[in-house]
Amino acid sequence: MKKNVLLIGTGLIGGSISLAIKKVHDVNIIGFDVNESQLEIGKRMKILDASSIQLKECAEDAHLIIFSCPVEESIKYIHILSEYQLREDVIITDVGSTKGEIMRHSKILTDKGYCFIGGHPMAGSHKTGIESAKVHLFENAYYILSPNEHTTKDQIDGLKNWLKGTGSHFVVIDEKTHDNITGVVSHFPHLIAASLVKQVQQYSKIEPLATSLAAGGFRDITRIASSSPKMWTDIVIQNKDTLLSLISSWIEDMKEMYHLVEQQEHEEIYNYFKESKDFRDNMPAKANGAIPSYFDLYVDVMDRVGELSNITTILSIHQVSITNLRIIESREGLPGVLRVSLQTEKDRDKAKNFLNVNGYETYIVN
Ligand SMILES: NC(=O)C1=CN([C@@H]2O[C@H](COP(=O)(O)OP(=O)(O)OC[C@H]3O[C@@H](n4cnc5c(N)ncnc54)[C@H](O)[C@@H]3O)[C@@H](O)[C@H]2O)C=CC1
Ligand SMILES: O=C(O)C(=O)Cc1ccc(O)cc1
Repeated sequence: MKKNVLLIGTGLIGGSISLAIKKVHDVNIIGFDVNESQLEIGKRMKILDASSIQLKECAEDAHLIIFSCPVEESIKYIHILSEYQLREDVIITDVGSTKGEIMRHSKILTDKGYCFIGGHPMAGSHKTGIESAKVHLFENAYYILSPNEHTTKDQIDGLKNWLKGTGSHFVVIDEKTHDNITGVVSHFPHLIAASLVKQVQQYSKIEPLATSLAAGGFRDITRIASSSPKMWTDIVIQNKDTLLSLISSWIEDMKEMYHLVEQQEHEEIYNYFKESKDFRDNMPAKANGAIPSYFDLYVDVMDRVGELSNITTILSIHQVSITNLRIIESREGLPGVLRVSLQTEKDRDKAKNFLNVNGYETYIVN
């Protein structure tokens, strides 16, 4: 008998987790979502095996339940699930970008003897929807797990086993540490990106040319401002304390900068940029830090005869040498994904460029 996995929220992250689970487990993945079209697309793309509007029935049959909806919604489902008769051996987890509130509410489940382990795959995109789901989205990324005082090692190992197809590095940390760190490296930068975009929006009312001039580098550095507004509203609401503290220290920092600019303090302004540059230049260039010594490019490929040789020919004509080639997802009649590993970042950029010119869609997962 196949085991059942229930996904509550079947968007970018839910869909990508589903593909990663399917890669190594022969399971029945059932989607539940308020947006019916996501369920239809998910089934058509074979990311979901079924969908349901009967939450109770599916939850009570599930061996694994994953909340992959916006974080405020996950909390509502924790309380709904606590009214059901779930399987004794069920593992319940989430993929939310915040952990404190989720862990606090999940007590209602653990008090009933159910296993809840908070989760957060630290990779993703500003895109939304199951149509953007990728099997390799979390490959080599950190995947945070937050257990509670009742969680056993077997339960953590059980969840890691369910999620091993993600190819992530699992890190176990408590919810407070999680929210503090993600506040600094992810949540606060999202606020700033949105605020920079709003500044250009305001200024463009006075000088419309600003919008056109913002199209290049400015657009790149504010990419994350194109993320889901609902998802980010929920994150900001839940990580309130961390964000309030970061906002106030940023205000102090900007006040100091205001003063330096006003007083034309060349040396101190220089030092501000220099310290920032030195710290950034010493950060690991790749998200997975020390591990790979090669650079991966993901290419969407159709299930067509000659597709692989076409790609290798394009690269060899342009003298880009390939370190490794792996089909990481191939389903009959559907687009698959090819991972092309290259020796240097420069080679990867060249490969990306030549493949794009020849009509292939490519991705770099950082
Ligand atoms: N986008 C990213 O890069 C990352 C997101 N996350 C977390 O993953 C979760 C999902 O985000 P995405 O997949 O990116 O968003 P998404 O917008 O692609 O998908 C969210 C899905 O949840 C559904 N949904 C909304 N309210 C619902 C409800 N009440 N009941 C059932 N379904 C509901 C939506 O219809 C949608 O299909 C969020 O909690 C987010 O914090 C975690 C890591 C990375
Ligand atoms: O678009 C991007 O690069 C992101 O910032 C992706 C992301 C969003 C939310 C998370 O909790 C983790 C990663």
